[in-house]
Amino acid sequence: MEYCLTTRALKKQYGHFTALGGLTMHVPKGSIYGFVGKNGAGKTTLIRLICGLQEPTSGTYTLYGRENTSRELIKSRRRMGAVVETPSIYLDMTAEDNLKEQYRILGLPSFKGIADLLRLVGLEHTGKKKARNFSLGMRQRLGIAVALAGDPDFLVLDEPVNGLDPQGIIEIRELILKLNREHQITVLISSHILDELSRLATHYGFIDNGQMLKEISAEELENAFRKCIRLEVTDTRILSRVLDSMGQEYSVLSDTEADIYGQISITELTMALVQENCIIKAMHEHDESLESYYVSLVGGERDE
Ligand SMILES: Nc1ncnc2c1ncn2[C@@H]1O[C@H](COP(=O)(O)OP(=O)(O)OP(=O)(O)O)[C@@H](O)[C@H]1O
Repeated sequence: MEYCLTTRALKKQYGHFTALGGLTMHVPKGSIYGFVGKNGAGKTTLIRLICGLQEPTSGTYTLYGRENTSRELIKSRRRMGAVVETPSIYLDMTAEDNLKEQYRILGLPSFKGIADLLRLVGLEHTGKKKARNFSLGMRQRLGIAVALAGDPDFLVLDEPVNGLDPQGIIEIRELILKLNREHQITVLISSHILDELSRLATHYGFIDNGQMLKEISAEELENAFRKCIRLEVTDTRILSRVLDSMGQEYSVLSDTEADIYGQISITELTMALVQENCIIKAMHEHDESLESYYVSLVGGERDE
């Protein structure tokens, strides 16, 4: 697999405090990588390091094939845009003027592309309105537009939907999906809003106390936590026999409990079990989600 970012044993100390304790991560090209962790886990620290806002204490990272110690790293950084903490926008300027300013900062030869960028983030009708009078969602989208100036193919967003209302969240979600699917931009999103991430992410990295606990693709997560029917019966040995004869996939949890995967005719199963003197005592759909996976990794307490 090709990666646009990898980190190896990346460490960041603030005095005696270890914010990142040797983090290793892999962001595949083309992915939407959900970087998950509770407050203080070290997400923003990692983002600050890869954006070059701070230097690691030790360890390395590689951006588009160039290690952080390379003199040419700047070339890889040009392929990257980021919104770290709050969007870097001028509140006393219009959306268009903010983008013009960013184009100047990047030394881009013309303002060509600004109208397209404004349209892409849904701010083409904001005219003379200053960013100061934008909603939080509009400011966030303008921040993303500023990060997209220079046409990056890797976008880093630190908690992009924090504080947004439901409409604002949907707009950012649709924008991220569009950037990824139609413009082939790899997106790294840090967040602790798991429900929202699960609608976007193709890959996850779970961080806690400055350590990567697990990296997993959305597909692997889905397979690990498939929907199933959990049955409680009088005897799972009989249930196993019946399910085997039906060619059904299942896993036995105890003498009385089992999970059944895939489509199943409940009537057929019930009738077969009755014939074998096995009674169904309870049955319910069991759905493991990103949230339960996270809790199983990190432990009970969440810090919202
Ligand atoms: N400049 C700094 N000096 C000292 N400690 C810091 C500094 N920056 C961050 N920290 C500490 O490092 C830890 C990780 O912070 P970081 O901002 O990376 O967390 P986070 O996962 O992004 O959390 P949040 O969701 O709250 O932003 C925190 O305990 C924080 O207090």
